[in-house]
Amino acid sequence: MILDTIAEATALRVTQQKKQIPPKELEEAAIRTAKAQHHCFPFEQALRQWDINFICEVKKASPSKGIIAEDFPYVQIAREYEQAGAAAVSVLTEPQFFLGKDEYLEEIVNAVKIPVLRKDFTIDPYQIYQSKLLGASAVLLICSLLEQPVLKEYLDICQQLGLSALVEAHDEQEIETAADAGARIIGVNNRNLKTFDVDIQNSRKLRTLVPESIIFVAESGIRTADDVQALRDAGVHAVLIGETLMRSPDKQKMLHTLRGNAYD
Ligand SMILES: O=P(O)(O)OC[C@@H](O)[C@@H](O)c1c[nH]c2ccccc12
Repeated sequence: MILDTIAEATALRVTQQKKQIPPKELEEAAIRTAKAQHHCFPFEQALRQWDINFICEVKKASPSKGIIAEDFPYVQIAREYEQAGAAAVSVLTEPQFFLGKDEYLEEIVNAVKIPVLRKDFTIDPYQIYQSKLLGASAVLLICSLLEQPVLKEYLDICQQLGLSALVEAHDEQEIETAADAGARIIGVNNRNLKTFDVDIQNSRKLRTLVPESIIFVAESGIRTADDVQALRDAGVHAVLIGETLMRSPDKQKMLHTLRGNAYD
Protein backbone atom coordinates (compact mmCIF):
# COMPACT_ATOMS: atom_id res chain seq x y z
CA MET A 1 0.00 0.00 0.00
CA ILE A 2 1.36 3.42 -1.05
CA LEU A 3 1.05 5.13 2.33
CA ASP A 4 3.14 2.42 4.01
CA THR A 5 5.73 2.65 1.24
CA ILE A 6 5.99 6.42 1.67
CA ALA A 7 6.21 6.05 5.45
CA GLU A 8 9.07 3.53 5.10
CA ALA A 9 10.96 5.80 2.71
CA THR A 10 10.43 8.67 5.15
CA ALA A 11 11.83 6.64 8.05
CA LEU A 12 14.98 5.99 5.99
CA ARG A 13 15.28 9.67 5.10
CA VAL A 14 14.98 10.67 8.77
CA THR A 15 17.59 8.07 9.78
CA GLN A 16 20.02 9.63 7.30
CA GLN A 17 19.26 13.15 8.48
CA LYS A 18 19.88 12.21 12.11
CA LYS A 19 23.48 11.42 11.14
CA GLN A 20 23.91 15.01 9.94
CA ILE A 21 22.27 16.71 12.90
CA PRO A 22 21.72 14.57 16.03
CA PRO A 23 18.16 14.64 17.44
CA LYS A 24 19.12 16.30 20.73
CA GLU A 25 20.88 19.15 18.95
CA LEU A 26 17.96 19.69 16.57
CA GLU A 27 15.44 19.59 19.40
CA GLU A 28 17.34 22.14 21.47
CA ALA A 29 17.71 24.49 18.51
CA ALA A 30 13.99 24.27 17.75
CA ILE A 31 13.05 24.97 21.37
CA ARG A 32 15.40 27.97 21.43
CA THR A 33 13.77 29.30 18.26
CA ALA A 34 10.31 28.84 19.74
CA LYS A 35 11.26 30.65 22.95
CA ALA A 36 12.52 33.64 21.00
CA GLN A 37 9.09 34.06 19.35
CA HIS A 38 5.68 34.77 20.80
CA HIS A 39 3.31 31.88 20.40
CA CYS A 40 0.40 33.14 18.40
CA PHE A 41 -0.33 30.17 16.12
CA PRO A 42 -0.72 32.23 12.92
CA PHE A 43 -1.86 29.24 10.85
CA GLU A 44 -4.82 28.62 13.11
CA GLN A 45 -5.79 32.30 13.12
CA ALA A 46 -5.57 32.47 9.33
CA LEU A 47 -8.13 29.69 8.95
CA ARG A 48 -10.80 31.59 10.88
CA GLN A 49 -10.57 34.91 8.98
CA TRP A 50 -13.42 34.64 6.44
CA ASP A 51 -16.49 32.45 5.84
CA ILE A 52 -14.15 30.14 3.93
CA ASN A 53 -10.36 30.31 3.80
CA PHE A 54 -7.98 28.96 1.16
CA ILE A 55 -4.87 26.92 1.83
CA CYS A 56 -3.10 26.82 -1.52
CA GLU A 57 -0.60 24.09 -2.20
CA VAL A 58 2.76 24.18 -3.94
CA LYS A 59 3.15 20.66 -5.37
CA LYS A 60 5.27 19.51 -8.30
CA ALA A 61 4.14 15.89 -8.47
CA SER A 62 2.19 13.20 -6.65
CA PRO A 63 2.08 9.38 -6.71
CA SER A 64 -1.46 9.42 -8.11
CA LYS A 65 -0.93 12.08 -10.79
CA GLY A 66 2.78 11.91 -11.66
CA ILE A 67 4.31 15.25 -12.68
CA ILE A 68 1.71 18.00 -12.23
CA ALA A 69 3.91 21.02 -13.02
CA GLU A 70 6.87 20.72 -15.43
CA ASP A 71 7.61 24.38 -14.95
CA PHE A 72 7.88 24.90 -11.20
CA PRO A 73 8.78 28.46 -10.12
CA TYR A 74 7.76 27.62 -6.54
CA VAL A 75 8.54 30.99 -4.92
CA GLN A 76 6.65 32.85 -7.61
CA ILE A 77 3.70 30.46 -7.24
CA ALA A 78 3.56 31.07 -3.48
CA ARG A 79 3.69 34.84 -4.06
CA GLU A 80 0.82 34.60 -6.54
CA TYR A 81 -1.22 32.68 -4.00
CA GLU A 82 -0.56 35.34 -1.40
CA GLN A 83 -1.51 38.15 -3.79
CA ALA A 84 -4.71 36.33 -4.70
CA GLY A 85 -5.74 36.28 -1.04
CA ALA A 86 -4.73 32.80 0.12
CA ALA A 87 -4.94 32.40 3.90
CA ALA A 88 -1.95 30.03 3.97
CA VAL A 89 0.42 28.12 1.70
CA SER A 90 1.03 24.37 1.88
CA VAL A 91 4.41 23.14 0.64
CA LEU A 92 5.20 19.50 -0.11
CA THR A 93 8.67 18.60 1.14
CA GLU A 94 8.57 14.82 0.60
CA PRO A 95 11.31 14.20 -2.01
CA GLN A 96 10.72 10.75 -3.44
CA PHE A 97 7.01 10.58 -4.26
CA PHE A 98 6.06 14.27 -4.41
CA LEU A 99 9.42 15.63 -5.63
CA GLY A 100 9.39 18.12 -2.77
CA LYS A 101 12.33 19.72 -0.96
CA ASP A 102 12.89 21.36 2.41
CA GLU A 103 14.53 24.24 0.54
CA TYR A 104 11.25 25.03 -1.23
CA LEU A 105 9.63 25.53 2.14
CA GLU A 106 12.47 27.65 3.53
CA GLU A 107 12.55 29.94 0.52
CA ILE A 108 8.78 30.32 0.45
CA VAL A 109 8.66 31.16 4.17
CA ASN A 110 11.11 33.97 3.49
CA ALA A 111 9.15 35.23 0.49
CA VAL A 112 5.59 35.47 1.86
CA LYS A 113 3.93 36.87 4.99
CA ILE A 114 1.11 34.32 5.23
CA PRO A 115 1.70 31.16 7.32
CA VAL A 116 3.19 28.08 5.67
CA LEU A 117 2.25 24.44 6.28
CA ARG A 118 4.92 21.78 5.86
CA LYS A 119 3.30 18.94 4.01
CA ASP A 120 5.23 15.80 4.78
CA PHE A 121 4.68 12.38 6.28
CA THR A 122 5.41 12.91 9.96
CA ILE A 123 6.47 9.65 11.58
CA ASP A 124 9.19 10.93 13.93
CA PRO A 125 9.32 13.93 16.32
CA TYR A 126 12.60 14.85 14.60
CA GLN A 127 10.54 16.11 11.66
CA ILE A 128 8.50 18.41 13.90
CA TYR A 129 11.64 20.08 15.27
CA GLN A 130 12.96 20.29 11.72
CA SER A 131 9.75 21.98 10.56
CA LYS A 132 10.11 24.61 13.26
CA LEU A 133 13.67 25.37 12.17
CA LEU A 134 12.66 25.54 8.51
CA GLY A 135 10.21 28.29 9.46
CA ALA A 136 6.92 26.42 9.04
CA SER A 137 3.87 27.61 11.01
CA ALA A 138 2.20 24.21 10.84
CA VAL A 139 2.84 20.52 10.20
CA LEU A 140 0.70 17.69 8.87
CA LEU A 141 -0.07 14.74 11.15
CA ILE A 142 -1.79 11.88 9.31
CA CYS A 143 -3.97 9.84 11.67
CA SER A 144 -3.56 6.56 9.86
CA LEU A 145 0.23 6.78 10.33
CA LEU A 146 0.11 7.51 14.06
CA GLU A 147 -1.28 5.42 16.88
CA GLN A 148 -3.37 7.19 19.51
CA PRO A 149 -0.74 7.92 22.22
CA VAL A 150 1.81 8.96 19.60
CA LEU A 151 -0.58 11.46 18.03
CA LYS A 152 -1.13 13.09 21.42
CA GLU A 153 2.62 13.17 22.08
CA TYR A 154 3.26 14.87 18.70
CA LEU A 155 0.48 17.40 19.34
CA ASP A 156 2.12 18.26 22.66
CA ILE A 157 5.45 18.85 20.91
CA CYS A 158 3.74 21.12 18.36
CA GLN A 159 2.06 23.05 21.18
CA GLN A 160 5.40 23.50 22.96
CA LEU A 161 6.96 24.87 19.74
CA GLY A 162 4.07 27.21 18.88
CA LEU A 163 3.39 25.15 15.76
CA SER A 164 -0.10 24.28 14.58
CA ALA A 165 -0.94 20.76 13.46
CA LEU A 166 -3.31 19.86 10.68
CA VAL A 167 -4.52 16.44 11.77
CA GLU A 168 -5.68 14.48 8.75
CA ALA A 169 -8.55 12.05 9.11
CA HIS A 170 -10.36 10.05 6.51
CA ASP A 171 -13.29 8.48 8.32
CA GLU A 172 -15.46 8.67 11.42
CA GLN A 173 -13.09 6.60 13.51
CA GLU A 174 -10.07 8.78 12.69
CA ILE A 175 -12.02 11.97 13.44
CA GLU A 176 -12.76 10.58 16.88
CA THR A 177 -9.08 9.68 17.37
CA ALA A 178 -8.03 13.19 16.30
CA ALA A 179 -10.55 14.96 18.54
CA ASP A 180 -9.70 12.73 21.54
CA ALA A 181 -6.01 13.50 21.09
CA GLY A 182 -6.83 17.22 21.33
CA ALA A 183 -6.50 18.26 17.68
CA ARG A 184 -7.40 21.93 17.11
CA ILE A 185 -7.49 21.59 13.33
CA ILE A 186 -8.87 18.51 11.57
CA GLY A 187 -8.50 18.01 7.84
CA VAL A 188 -10.72 15.51 6.09
CA ASN A 189 -9.04 14.16 3.00
CA ASN A 190 -11.39 13.52 0.09
CA ARG A 191 -8.68 11.32 -1.38
CA ASN A 192 -8.36 7.89 0.16
CA LEU A 193 -4.58 7.55 0.57
CA LYS A 194 -4.91 3.77 0.33
CA THR A 195 -6.81 3.60 -2.96
CA PHE A 196 -6.39 7.19 -4.32
CA ASP A 197 -10.17 7.33 -4.88
CA VAL A 198 -11.43 10.91 -4.59
CA ASP A 199 -14.90 11.64 -3.26
CA ILE A 200 -15.58 15.27 -2.59
CA GLN A 201 -18.67 14.32 -0.57
CA ASN A 202 -16.44 12.74 2.05
CA SER A 203 -15.70 16.01 3.84
CA ARG A 204 -19.36 17.12 3.59
CA LYS A 205 -20.56 13.85 5.08
CA LEU A 206 -18.11 14.03 7.96
CA ARG A 207 -18.53 17.77 8.69
CA THR A 208 -21.10 17.34 11.45
CA LEU A 209 -18.86 14.99 13.43
CA VAL A 210 -16.41 17.79 14.22
CA PRO A 211 -17.45 20.37 16.85
CA GLU A 212 -17.29 24.10 16.00
CA SER A 213 -14.43 24.59 18.47
CA ILE A 214 -12.19 22.62 16.10
CA ILE A 215 -11.24 24.06 12.70
CA PHE A 216 -12.48 21.90 9.83
CA VAL A 217 -10.46 21.73 6.60
CA ALA A 218 -11.71 19.98 3.45
CA GLU A 219 -8.77 18.56 1.49
CA SER A 220 -8.20 17.32 -2.07
CA GLY A 221 -10.11 17.02 -5.32
CA ILE A 222 -11.62 20.53 -5.17
CA ARG A 223 -11.99 21.80 -8.76
CA THR A 224 -14.84 24.24 -9.20
CA ALA A 225 -16.60 27.22 -7.62
CA ASP A 226 -19.57 24.88 -7.07
CA ASP A 227 -17.35 22.50 -5.07
CA VAL A 228 -16.23 25.42 -2.91
CA GLN A 229 -19.81 26.68 -2.50
CA ALA A 230 -21.03 23.25 -1.40
CA LEU A 231 -18.28 23.12 1.22
CA ARG A 232 -19.02 26.68 2.33
CA ASP A 233 -22.69 25.68 2.75
CA ALA A 234 -21.59 22.66 4.77
CA GLY A 235 -19.76 25.05 7.11
CA VAL A 236 -16.13 24.12 6.53
CA HIS A 237 -13.60 26.71 7.71
CA ALA A 238 -11.03 26.12 5.01
CA VAL A 239 -10.26 24.25 1.81
CA LEU A 240 -6.89 22.82 0.79
CA ILE A 241 -6.37 22.99 -2.97
CA GLY A 242 -3.35 21.77 -4.93
CA GLU A 243 -3.76 20.36 -8.41
CA THR A 244 -6.49 22.70 -9.67
CA LEU A 245 -4.27 25.70 -8.91
CA MET A 246 -0.98 24.09 -9.96
CA ARG A 247 -2.41 23.28 -13.40
CA SER A 248 -3.84 26.75 -13.87
CA PRO A 249 -1.64 29.22 -15.79
CA ASP A 250 -3.31 32.18 -14.06
CA LYS A 251 -3.46 31.23 -10.38
CA GLN A 252 -4.81 34.55 -9.25
CA LYS A 253 -7.74 34.31 -11.66
CA MET A 254 -8.39 30.67 -10.73
CA LEU A 255 -8.50 31.48 -7.04
CA HIS A 256 -10.98 34.29 -7.69
CA THR A 257 -13.10 31.93 -9.78
CA LEU A 258 -13.08 29.25 -7.07
CA ARG A 259 -14.03 31.79 -4.47
CA GLY A 260 -17.05 32.66 -6.62
CA ASN A 261 -16.14 36.23 -7.53
CA ALA A 262 -14.45 35.93 -10.90
CA TYR A 263 -13.50 39.38 -12.15
CA ASP A 264 -14.27 38.70 -15.79
O1 LIG B 1 -4.15 18.40 -5.33
P1 LIG B 1 -5.44 18.32 -4.61
O2 LIG B 1 -6.33 17.20 -5.06
O3 LIG B 1 -6.15 19.65 -4.61
O4 LIG B 1 -5.09 17.98 -3.06
C1 LIG B 1 -4.30 18.85 -2.26
C2 LIG B 1 -3.99 18.18 -0.92
O5 LIG B 1 -5.20 17.97 -0.24
C3 LIG B 1 -3.24 16.86 -1.14
O6 LIG B 1 -2.04 17.15 -1.75
C4 LIG B 1 -3.02 16.09 0.16
C5 LIG B 1 -3.90 15.95 1.16
N1 LIG B 1 -3.37 15.18 2.13
C6 LIG B 1 -2.15 14.83 1.81
C7 LIG B 1 -1.21 14.05 2.50
C8 LIG B 1 0.00 13.88 1.93
C9 LIG B 1 0.29 14.40 0.68
C10 LIG B 1 -0.62 15.16 -0.03
C11 LIG B 1 -1.86 15.38 0.54
